Amino acid sequence: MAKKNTKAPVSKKAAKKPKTTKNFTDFVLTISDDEEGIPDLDIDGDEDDEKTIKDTVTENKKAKTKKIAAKANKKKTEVVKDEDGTSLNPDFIFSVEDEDVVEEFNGWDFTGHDSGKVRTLVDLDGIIRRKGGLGVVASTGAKDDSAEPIDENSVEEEEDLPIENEEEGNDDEELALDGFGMGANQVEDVAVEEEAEDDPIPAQPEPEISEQVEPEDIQEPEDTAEEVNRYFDQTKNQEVNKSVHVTFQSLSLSRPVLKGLATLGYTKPSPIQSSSIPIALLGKDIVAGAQTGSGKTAAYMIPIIERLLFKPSKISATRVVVLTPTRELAIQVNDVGKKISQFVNGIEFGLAVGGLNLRKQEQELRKRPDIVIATPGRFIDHIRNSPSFSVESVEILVIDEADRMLEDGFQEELKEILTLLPGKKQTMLFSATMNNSIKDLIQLSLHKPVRIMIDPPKQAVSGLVQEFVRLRKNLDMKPALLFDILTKVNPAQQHRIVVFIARKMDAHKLRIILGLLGLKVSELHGSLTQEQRLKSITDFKNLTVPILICTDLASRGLDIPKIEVVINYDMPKTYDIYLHRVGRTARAGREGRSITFVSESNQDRAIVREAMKGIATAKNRALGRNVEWESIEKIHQLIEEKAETIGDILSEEKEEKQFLRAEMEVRKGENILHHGEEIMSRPKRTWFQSEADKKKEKQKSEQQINSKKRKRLEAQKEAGGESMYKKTRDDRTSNQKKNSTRQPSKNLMKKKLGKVKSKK
Ligand SMILES: Nc1ncnc2c1ncn2[C@@H]1O[C@H](COP(=O)(O)OP(=O)(O)OP(=O)(O)O)[C@@H](O)[C@H]1O
Repeated sequence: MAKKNTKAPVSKKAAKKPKTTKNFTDFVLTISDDEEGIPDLDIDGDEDDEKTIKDTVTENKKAKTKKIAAKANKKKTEVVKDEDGTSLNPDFIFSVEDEDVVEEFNGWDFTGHDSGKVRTLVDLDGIIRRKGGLGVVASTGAKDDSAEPIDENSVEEEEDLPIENEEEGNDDEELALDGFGMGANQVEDVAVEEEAEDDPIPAQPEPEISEQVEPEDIQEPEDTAEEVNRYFDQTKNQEVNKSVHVTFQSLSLSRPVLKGLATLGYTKPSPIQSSSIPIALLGKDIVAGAQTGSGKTAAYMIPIIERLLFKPSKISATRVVVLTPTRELAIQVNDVGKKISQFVNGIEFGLAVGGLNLRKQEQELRKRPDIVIATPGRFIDHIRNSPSFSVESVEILVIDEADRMLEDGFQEELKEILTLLPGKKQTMLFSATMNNSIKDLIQLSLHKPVRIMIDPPKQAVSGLVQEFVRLRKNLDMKPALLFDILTKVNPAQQHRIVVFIARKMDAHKLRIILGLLGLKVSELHGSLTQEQRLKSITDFKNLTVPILICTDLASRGLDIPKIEVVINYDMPKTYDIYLHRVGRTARAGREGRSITFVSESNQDRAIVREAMKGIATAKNRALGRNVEWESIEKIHQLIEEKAETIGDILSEEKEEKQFLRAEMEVRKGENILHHGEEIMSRPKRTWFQSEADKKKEKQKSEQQINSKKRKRLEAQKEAGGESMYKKTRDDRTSNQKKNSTRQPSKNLMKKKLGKVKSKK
């Protein structure tokens, strides 16, 4: 099937010409460093090309002149402020110099991906308004809080406090299921020394061995030299370590790609891009890790586009699959790819993402787009049920957020996908955090990958200031505390703030509480429809709503420009998730702030301890945040008084939902009446896993992970590891044991791996 070219004019000759890396490199070397904008690499003298390049250079010149004029007025200070006054770190590798081309980047596009269903949504803000909310923001009347440096030496050891049982509820699937139930855990009301209440110093306790503690807390051993040799290809190390590419031109990229990058304002490759692109262009398998916001998406997308460009296919075929754990991330990656390849001739993208219109996707996939960005469940669904969609030509597989994809809920699907894709392909794994399960995946489906680890593991990005608020007996005042902080750090409501919370229902309630106090807030979690989810992100991106309350659904990958502050209302379950969450700010060399509420639970304290360890070697800082509890108390009273109104809003919302559901049923009935024959004649879809299957899988993996952890603990004890920890499993309180309802699984892969090995 011939592909339509809807892209900007680029010479057909240039696109078809078999450009070897060698002669392309030769050509690039002749270009002076002083060339403006994108170099004219038109070697065939095509007029169309000339015009395009001239236009670009003129545009670039204009942009540059504007930029220089603006910059001329600025004093060269240590911290540079960009157009909206946000701080940029001038030393950062992404920083753009005066002579470079920059275009205003307004973030990725999440619009235009509707579910295809006509649905009216309940107008919650309307209900809140009717109940007297969303008016003038209530005032705490308190002065601004200050943050003070943490003196590590003054942190005394804490006694462990009992934790109540986790209440019933369903967290988002995207949460790692390790059974802590962080948000649900309540510290019992215990007597604490009076003067400690405003103590700005978060506790730094010794971590404690617990059956439910994630491997992060038990610390996965570093890869030994023997392991590195066994799993990874070491021959490319020199190339990886060199990281000499200070321009995209020296990476021998083709002109349309360079032009796409320039349009995005990318002038220099980030370290992960500089290291990964040459290796990926060789077709090697890769396992790559670099901090949040360091440009990993482009690090895999650029070589993918290059490879497709240099090896064009005569017939339409899906040759690349990118898997992501969330729909929003898939949509974003899709947009990154489209923007980078906007000047490339005829590369088509397709989405295979849950929650969006199935039929529309089927039609798209029928055309066999070159690159398909997918979430695992929907991808399998399409392979099984979409006629004409085939994955037999897939040559490249990228697993973004690879460690997450090996966790519960995705593991079985990933295994299935690996069996459906051709065995011979290039596989690239990317994430800001990696764990030992990756090794199982390497053995299962990678061929001696090259290991590219850019930053020291387990460190938050530099440019991030991490603040901690210690909560002792005041957990019920968290909503008031949140309100207080939100109004202080963002009095004019001009900045973007993300609030992470453990439970969907709590996120929803908080939105109502804050709405009643006058704050405009969006929510983002798995209980919303896909339209609501995308609307929340778009409103937040456009600053129509400056505060986004979300679950860990949004903790990984989401790249929304200029998020100033990330608030961890509930501590995440693992330090890795903490890193991903706080990584929503301070991206691409910017500065940012995180504010984390720390309860007395061992898990909360263990994560603070990990964060503090990371700070010792990074440029970033940790601060304890002072809280004036008197003013918080007043807000708390105000919220308490609104308890009945909150209940009324929830019931009204429920009624409206029921009404809408009834309407939908009527529409469904009408549809069947009118189009019954056609609907019934459609072939029945088959499913890889039913909900019941998924539940069973989860239970099985819970048992497996428990026994795995037990073995690991025993091994650590035998190796003298117990001295590292303050307490043993037996010392745990009975309440902690109760919190074992949800646990992760990471070793189902092993089973399959066993089979693979025995086959060998
Ligand atoms: N070479 C570059 N120059 C300037 N900006 C860049 C460059 N590469 C990427 N960026 C920008 O940096 C930001 C972060 O990139 P990206 O989302 O790919 O990070 P990431 O490493 O995947 O983060 P995470 O681990 O959170 O998923 C994006 O806004 C992107 O546009």
